[in-house]
Amino acid sequence: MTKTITLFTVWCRRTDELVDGPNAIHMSDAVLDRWEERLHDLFHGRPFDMLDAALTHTVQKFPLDIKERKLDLEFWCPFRDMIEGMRMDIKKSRYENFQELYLYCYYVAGTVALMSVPVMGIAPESSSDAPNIYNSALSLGIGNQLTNILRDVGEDALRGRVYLPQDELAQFGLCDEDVYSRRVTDNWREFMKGQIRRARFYFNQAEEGASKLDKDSRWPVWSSLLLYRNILDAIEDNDYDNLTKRAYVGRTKKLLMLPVSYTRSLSTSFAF
Ligand SMILES: CC(C)=CCC/C(C)=C/CC/C(C)=C/CC/C(C)=C/COP(=O)(O)OP(=O)(O)O
Repeated sequence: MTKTITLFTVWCRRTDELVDGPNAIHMSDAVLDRWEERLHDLFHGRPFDMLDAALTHTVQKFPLDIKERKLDLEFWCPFRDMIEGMRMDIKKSRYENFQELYLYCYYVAGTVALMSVPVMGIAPESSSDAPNIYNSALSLGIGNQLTNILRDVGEDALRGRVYLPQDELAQFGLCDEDVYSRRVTDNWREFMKGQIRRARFYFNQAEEGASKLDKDSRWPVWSSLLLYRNILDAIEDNDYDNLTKRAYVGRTKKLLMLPVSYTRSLSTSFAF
């Protein structure tokens, strides 16, 4: 499983490579069209390179729902949706409200969660709970991405990007200029408290599902859940200064968290 997840992650990380890597290609619709074409080919057993071949192997080896997943009566393909997220990132640098931001988070992180569940596996005694487990996974992806956004507000602003709901900023008398000015005011702190509360809500929703995965998958998932949740604590510890400081979880804290996540991973949850 570790090997598959690694290859998988490498395939997904290609997005970072395209934009930021040493051989960065200017991200354009044409590049993404080609990527989508390759996805179609590899799904049909015609991979273009080694990484694509690894993914062809993965989608053939794991249950069909790794390619397509039924959510809210619609079929979604997380791989194609991830590419859609990259398209969104080209076109958009502002999000009017949380609904728009949620969709972005689904595209770039929720998709990874949906792809991961069939690889990680669901515990046999929880198989009838699959839809709820997928929803929990989605929540973990959303919680992770929201946390990432909150941690990186200052960095993103330097690149002209504000991944925060504009209407909620306005409710606290804030706008883009306040983000660019990098001044942490009381209004900013109050605004941030609400954003952190929301991210924690998604982590809480993820907990049930994490305990219903296959036994071997629970520890890594619990570890990532607790680690990312700790980033939110670190933002609070920085007195909500995510404009000039990067919230960071130290190595000791990370190590101390491992036995905690191990203990959490031992408990099985039987009800949603
Ligand atoms: C809870 C259940 C039932 C299953 C688990 C399902 C999983 C594995 C969910 C996690 C999905 C995931 C890994 C989403 C992406 C998270 C994310 C925001 C990664 C950050 O990527 P970068 O932006 O490269 O981060 P850094 O800047 O920290 O490197």
